[in-house]
Amino acid sequence: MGLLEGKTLLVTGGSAGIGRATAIEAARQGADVGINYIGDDAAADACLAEIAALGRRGFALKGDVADPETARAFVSAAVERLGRVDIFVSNAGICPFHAFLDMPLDTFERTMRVNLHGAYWMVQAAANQMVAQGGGGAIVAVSSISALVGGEYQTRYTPTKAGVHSLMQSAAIALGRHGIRCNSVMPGTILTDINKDDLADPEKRARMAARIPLGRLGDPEDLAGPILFLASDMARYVTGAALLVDGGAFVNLQ
Ligand SMILES: NC(=O)C1=CN([C@@H]2O[C@H](COP(=O)(O)OP(=O)(O)OC[C@H]3O[C@@H](n4cnc5c(N)ncnc54)[C@H](OP(=O)(O)O)[C@@H]3O)[C@@H](O)[C@H]2O)C=CC1
Ligand SMILES: C[C@H](O)[C@@H]1OC(=O)[C@H](O)[C@@H]1O
Repeated sequence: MGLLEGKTLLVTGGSAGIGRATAIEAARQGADVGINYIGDDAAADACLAEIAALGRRGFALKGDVADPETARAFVSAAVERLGRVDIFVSNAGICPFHAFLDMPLDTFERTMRVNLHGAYWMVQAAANQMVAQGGGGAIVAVSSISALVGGEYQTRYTPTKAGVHSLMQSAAIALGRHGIRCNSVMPGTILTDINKDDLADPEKRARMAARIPLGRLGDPEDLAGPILFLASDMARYVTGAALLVDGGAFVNLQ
C-alpha cells in the first residue's frame, strides 16, 4: 500500500521540475493529483498521462499563481474533479537572475508576486477548503536553501524564499487547531529549467557541485520523497518545520 493511498494532492507548478516529480511520485504512492501550471500545455498533458498510467485520477488547471483568482479556481476544480483536498504543495516559482544595483522594477515585482503572493493565496485557498471539509490536511511549501543564504544575482528571489518559509511557520500556528500541518522543504541546487541558463556556465556549475558533500547537484526526484514524507501521516507530529534537501551544501563551510 502506498504512502498516500486514498488521498488527493494538489501541486502548483506541477508540469515541470520539482512539481512534476512530486506529482508523479504522489500518484505512485496512491494519491489522485491535480496540477497547476502557467504555459506549457504539452508538459502538463505529459504529466497527466503519467498519472493516468499509474492508475490514478488527475487534472490540470492552467493559470498564473500570482492572480488570487487562480487559487480559487484550482481548489474549486479539485473539489469538482477529485472531491476534496487532503494535501497541498505550493511549489510554483521563478528565479530570473539579475544584478542588484540596476534591478528592474517589473522583475522585482513579478518575482514577489509569483513566489510569495502566489504561495500566500494558494495556501489560503487550500486551507479554507481543508477547514470546510474537515479531517485536517497537510501543506508543504517549496522554500529554498536561499531562505538561509544569499545570492549575488538573486536579491529579489531570496527574500521570497525566506518569506515562504516564514509563511509556513505562521500558517502552522493558524491552522494547527484544524489539524492542518504546514511545513517547508529547502532544496539546494536542483537541475531544472529554472537554472539551466545559469548552470550553462561550466565554471559556476563545477563550483556549485564542489560545495556538496554528497558529490552532485540534485535532481527533481530527490525532492519528491522529502515533500511527500512531510505530506504523509508518517509526519503526523511535524508542523512548522523546514527540511533542507541540499546534499549537505548548507553545512559545508570548510
Ligand atoms: N531548481 C532549484 O535549484 C531550486 C528550486 N527551488 C524552488 O522550487 C520550485 C520549483 O522550481 P523548479 O522545479 O526548479 O522550476 P521549473 O522551472 O522546472 O518549473 C516551474 C514550474 O512552475 C510553473 N510556473 C512558473 N510560473 C508560474 C506561475 N506564475 N503560475 C503557475 N505556474 C507557474 C511552470 O509552469 P510551465 O511549465 O507552464 O512554465 C513549471 O510547472 C520554485 O519555487 C523554486 O523557487 C528552490 C530551491 C532550488
Ligand atoms: C535557481 C537557482 O539555481 C536555485 O534556486 C534556489 O532556490 C537555489 O538556492 C538555487 O540557487
